[in-house]
Amino acid sequence: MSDFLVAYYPWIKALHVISVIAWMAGLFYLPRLFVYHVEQVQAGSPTDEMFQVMERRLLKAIINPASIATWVFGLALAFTPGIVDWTAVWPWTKAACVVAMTLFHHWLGRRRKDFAAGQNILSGRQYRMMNEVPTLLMMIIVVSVIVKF
Ligand code: HEM
Repeated sequence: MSDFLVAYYPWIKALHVISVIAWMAGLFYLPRLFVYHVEQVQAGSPTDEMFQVMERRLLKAIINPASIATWVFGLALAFTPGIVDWTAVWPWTKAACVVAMTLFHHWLGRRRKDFAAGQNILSGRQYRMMNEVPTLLMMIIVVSVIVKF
């Protein structure tokens, strides 16, 4: 198994970064959809239905599979011998931010269900603020994994 991980390390890293891009794209876009949904759309209207379909598809077809792929390829990299120096700080800042990113993902999933049930209680301004969370986490993760402090 270790031999396989070492031999395919560049390919696994490429697949990891591709999955990361898809996951991040979805996590940036879904709160944006929520902002328009809450500010521009009349509850129960055909546009409301359309937003619900867009939000469900974005989550189920892009965000959920991309997150699973990111985790699978990321853990494969973490188990590749000689790749991660666990005595350094960066693997731990990255791990903390990745866990926070995953919690944010599940928080968005719960808010999507609120919209689907007609029970959203957050404002457009609150969704705009939450939109900054994945940006901040992504910046810390990229600096951790590239600068490797
Ligand atoms: C979900 C759990 C994740 C795990 C277990 C994980 C783990 C890893 C590991 C072990 C590496 C290899 C580091 C190296 O080759 O030196 C890596 C590379 C990378 N990760 Fe992740 N990662 C995860 C999520 C993320 C996320 C969410 C992002 C961005 C927001 C990200 C961005 C990157 C990038 C850009 C690289 C390539 C760095 C380089 O050029 O060497 N990862 N990841």
